[in-house]
Amino acid sequence: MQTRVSSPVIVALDYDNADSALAMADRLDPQLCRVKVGKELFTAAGPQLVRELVARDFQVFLDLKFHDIPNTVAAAVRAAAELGVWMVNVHASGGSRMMRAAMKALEEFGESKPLLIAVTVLTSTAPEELAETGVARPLQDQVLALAGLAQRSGLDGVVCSAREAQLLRAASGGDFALVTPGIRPSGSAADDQRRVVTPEQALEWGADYLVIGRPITAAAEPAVALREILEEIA
Ligand SMILES: O=c1ccn([C@@H]2O[C@H](COP(=O)(O)O)[C@@H](O)[C@H]2O)c(=O)[nH]1
Repeated sequence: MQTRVSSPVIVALDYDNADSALAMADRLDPQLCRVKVGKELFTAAGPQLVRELVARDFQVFLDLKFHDIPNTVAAAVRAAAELGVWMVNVHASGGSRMMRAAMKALEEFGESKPLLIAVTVLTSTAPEELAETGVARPLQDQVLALAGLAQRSGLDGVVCSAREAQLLRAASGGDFALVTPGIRPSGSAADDQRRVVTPEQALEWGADYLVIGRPITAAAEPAVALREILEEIA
């Protein structure tokens, strides 16, 4: 049985090796945050690293953003569930048949099934950049449409910017998780993010979870940076 975590913060462990990721995890308290394993770390360190984080009592968000044919995505989320992760994701633009297949694959895990969420529009995408991907409508409309598709496909929530949280909360109701990267405490560099929001504002607008990487992991004292964020939002 894993520790219950009341904190909304998910720390992104974006490292190119297991030792660095585990060293950072050891500076964090699994009761004060969850952790996220993304494409860089998973490609470098593989499933064993995920198992080690789970064994350290962390709830793990496996952020591999699957986007493939339904059979492949269903098998991939099943493999993620077997690792004991708390949350896993796909791209909503993969479509409803793909998302439904992924949900179905998780049925066999019953109560211990991970949350399955879908990426809408990446937080690194600026509104003016969306058109170059072939999407002509405004960014908020695209986020709303993809979130609606994910919800109708039975998913547990979406990844979006907190800038869209109010709109999505109104459209989706309360029981749909809004997971928001692109979080920047005031005064922090935006880096490659384009739709950033402060932790406090994100929660006020209806975000459920705050994905935070560099503002914590690149801080001189990551545990202090996390604590300051938690105090700001308390
Ligand atoms: O739309 C998205 C989806 C995922 N991410 C991931 O979140 C973290 C953010 O890290 P920061 O250092 O706080 O920018 C990173 O792992 C991304 O891959 C996202 O930023 N936006």
